[in-house]
Amino acid sequence: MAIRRNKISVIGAGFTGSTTALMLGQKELGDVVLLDIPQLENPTKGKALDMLEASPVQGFDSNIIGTANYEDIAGSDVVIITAGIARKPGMSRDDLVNTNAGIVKSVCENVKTYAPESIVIILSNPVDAMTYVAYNTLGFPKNRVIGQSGVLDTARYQTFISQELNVSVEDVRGVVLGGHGDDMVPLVRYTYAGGIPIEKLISAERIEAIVKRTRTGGGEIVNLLGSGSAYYAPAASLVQMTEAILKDKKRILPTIALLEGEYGYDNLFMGVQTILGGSGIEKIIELDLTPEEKAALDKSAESVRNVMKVVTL
Ligand SMILES: NC(=O)C1=CN([C@@H]2O[C@H](COP(=O)(O)OP(=O)(O)OC[C@H]3O[C@@H](n4cnc5c(N)ncnc54)[C@H](O)[C@@H]3O)[C@@H](O)[C@H]2O)C=CC1
Ligand SMILES: O=C([O-])CC(=O)C(=O)O
Repeated sequence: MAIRRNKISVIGAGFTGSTTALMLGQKELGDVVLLDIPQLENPTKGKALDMLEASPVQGFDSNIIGTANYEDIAGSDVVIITAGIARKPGMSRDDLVNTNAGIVKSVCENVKTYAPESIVIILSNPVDAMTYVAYNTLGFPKNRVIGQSGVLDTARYQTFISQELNVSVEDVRGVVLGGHGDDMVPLVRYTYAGGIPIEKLISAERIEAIVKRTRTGGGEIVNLLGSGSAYYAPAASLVQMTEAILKDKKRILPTIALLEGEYGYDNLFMGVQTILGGSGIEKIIELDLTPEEKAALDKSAESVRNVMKVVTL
């Protein structure tokens, strides 16, 4: 029996898309198709070829191609959507909603036609609302339409905690729920370093500062870069989600899922704790929240709903 390699398509070959393509190849998660608009066909081909030419040096056997032709995504197991514009200093992610809704919609029409069996991960911002746009355009079951926010937000949170404690990032565990905006909800009560609750290790004031920095972590990078937004940690987050799916790892990771009653929310796309495996989102895990945590999540949900309302489907 011939064993077939996984196929992963990355739509949008900008900063996040091309970084993701390279990391996917380096981890040998499958063959990679990097797609951008026809006007950028040659630069996209050039980026992919350049990555491929790194493979003998680094010793990875993943084919990477660049294209502007959607026929090339046929048979993809996972499609990652990074197409769209990024914010500039002074903008919120929500300011991108109208432009990116049109882009995500047109991309998803092609994904529906050419990769109808794929599991789709959306990165384009404002990502909760863009996951909603993707779900509506694709018509795929909800387990196969997944937004990326929580892996990245949690990674930032864990980075800051490990710096505060001067301990390995590997020993810090936490979770961030809610929309991918400044009112996201890092759950302090569910955060541990080496199994020890962080509230026993870090003062309340310092925890508050870390929570605040996490919530504005995307903006911190936008301000430092001066143009465009983060791409290394976002790409790493997409790769971790893709790996969980392609290896059916059943990782417990926060992802943007369609909520149908969980936490009392209906018809809302927002970051929650999920089990990610070969079928995509296999389960939503509802955490017990204190009234204060639930109030914070309600506030975040309200912000997401306000953006979802202005989207034209
Ligand atoms: N959810 C998250 O955690 C994160 C979301 N983002 C978002 O991801 C998006 C991409 O960010 P970057 O890669 O930094 O931007 P970028 O500007 O470097 O790349 C975007 C690419 O999308 C392409 N594109 C535009 N319309 C397209 C279409 N119809 N079909 C195919 N490709 C198309 C552009 O030509 C460009 O190459 C932005 O909306 C950004 O806000 C970025 C980081 C984290
Ligand atoms: O901040 C942005 O615009 C990009 C993004 O979502 C992030 O880095 O979290």
